[in-house]
Amino acid sequence: MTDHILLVSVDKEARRDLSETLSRFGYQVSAVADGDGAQGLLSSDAPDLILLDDPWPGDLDADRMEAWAQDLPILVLCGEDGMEVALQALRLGASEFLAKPVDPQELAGAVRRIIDNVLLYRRGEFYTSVLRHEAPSLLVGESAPLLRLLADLKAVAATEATVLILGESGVGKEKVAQEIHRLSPRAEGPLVAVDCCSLPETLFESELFGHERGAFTGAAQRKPGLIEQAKDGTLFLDEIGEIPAPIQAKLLRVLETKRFRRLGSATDLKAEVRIVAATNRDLDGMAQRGEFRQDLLYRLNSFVVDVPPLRERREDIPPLVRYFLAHHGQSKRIVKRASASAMQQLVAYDWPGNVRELRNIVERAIILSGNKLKVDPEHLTLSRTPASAPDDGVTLRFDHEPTLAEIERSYLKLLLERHEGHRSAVARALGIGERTLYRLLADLKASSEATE
Ligand SMILES: Nc1ncnc2c1ncn2[C@@H]1O[C@H](COP(=O)(O)OP(=O)(O)OP(=O)(O)O)[C@@H](O)[C@H]1O
Repeated sequence: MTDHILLVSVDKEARRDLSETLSRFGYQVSAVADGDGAQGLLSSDAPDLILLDDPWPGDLDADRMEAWAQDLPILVLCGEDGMEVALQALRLGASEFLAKPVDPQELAGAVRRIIDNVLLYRRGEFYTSVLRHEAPSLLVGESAPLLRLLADLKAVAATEATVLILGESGVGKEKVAQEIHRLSPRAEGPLVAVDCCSLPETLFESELFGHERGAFTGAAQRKPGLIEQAKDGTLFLDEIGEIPAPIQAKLLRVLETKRFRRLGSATDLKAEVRIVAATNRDLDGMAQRGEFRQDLLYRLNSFVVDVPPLRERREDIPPLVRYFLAHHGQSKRIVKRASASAMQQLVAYDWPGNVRELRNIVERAIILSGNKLKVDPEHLTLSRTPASAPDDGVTLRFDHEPTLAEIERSYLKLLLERHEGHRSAVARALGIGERTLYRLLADLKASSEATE
């Protein structure tokens, strides 16, 4: 991407000559004659550097200069005896100065060096904030609740205890499971993650426990299950609340005896795994309603990690924003920054979709901000106004009297949009399990294909 330079010079010839020189070196140049012109351009664009020619325009006062210098590197060109100007500029935050007349090579070299340094500095700033934890954790953040959580993870990782991770959708439960594995003596072994709600019920048992040849129609070969694949490592059961009842009983046996059998086998095998499970559902309530085995819950409850929602640890938002700005799928060369006002909005927002929603919003903002270095409030597509805006309520519109099935379909679509496709959040809003939601979505897909 071409670097963009904003040239401010009251001298028409200098504007033309310097623009030509910098263009020859591959820079895109916007030249303006005064402070107001520069300000206008800055409000719609984010150049990589300001080149300020001496004498300064009359409408460039110290405040304005300082404000620019906070956001962008400034290279000042000063007259032969302009040391006073140079010192004043440096005091106000300019990065460097060059004495006129400037050699084109020298000018291009200085511009390149300054722009590259800014990028390095920004990356450095990010790394120092992440490295503040002695060993870089997979979990970015520095709030007191997150630091407490990290301390708990470190303590439990060293043991063989079964861990149950609780928390709303998108808070980072899977990341927590990865962190437990990484910090555990089993770190060299595999981490096998099972999404309990995406496995069809009929396949669940054979996937988890494996099967012998001929155990059922189609079982042509012996197949080791996920428990065996996770040998000497960690088995992560995500969305454990979705495990069908018959498998709950078998899983309980694994937890109690550390033994299991492949389907179609009469021999017990040793489960050499550590089990970590996660859910965003209320397992206590489910157990009371008979939807989840009390004895299994008791076993899982031996060490519970509760991951707080993002709105209860807002200090994590700025480091997370910086992290997502630096680790996005777009060009790695540009590390954008969030402007102070954008960061304020991000910190004030309630994040119903937690860290996943934050990551999505930041990634979208990187795209929406185009070639600007800064992400501004207009690039943020926050779905509600900051801090506990009242709930949106629900309005479904039809141009005829809808059937119950039509209402169901429209409501599902509305919820999917509102929760940005997060199925666990949609299931929670509907008060149903994710498995049931999957069935509804399959019906929805089938009916829309039928009407196409
Ligand atoms: N502290 C964190 N630091 C860096 N990335 C994070 C952090 N917490 C969450 N994330 C990122 O946010 C996204 C959602 O996290 P994750 O999948 O772990 O959430 P979850 O609680 O398991 O969600 P669900 O309940 O929907 O399965 C992922 O991209 C994850 O990498």
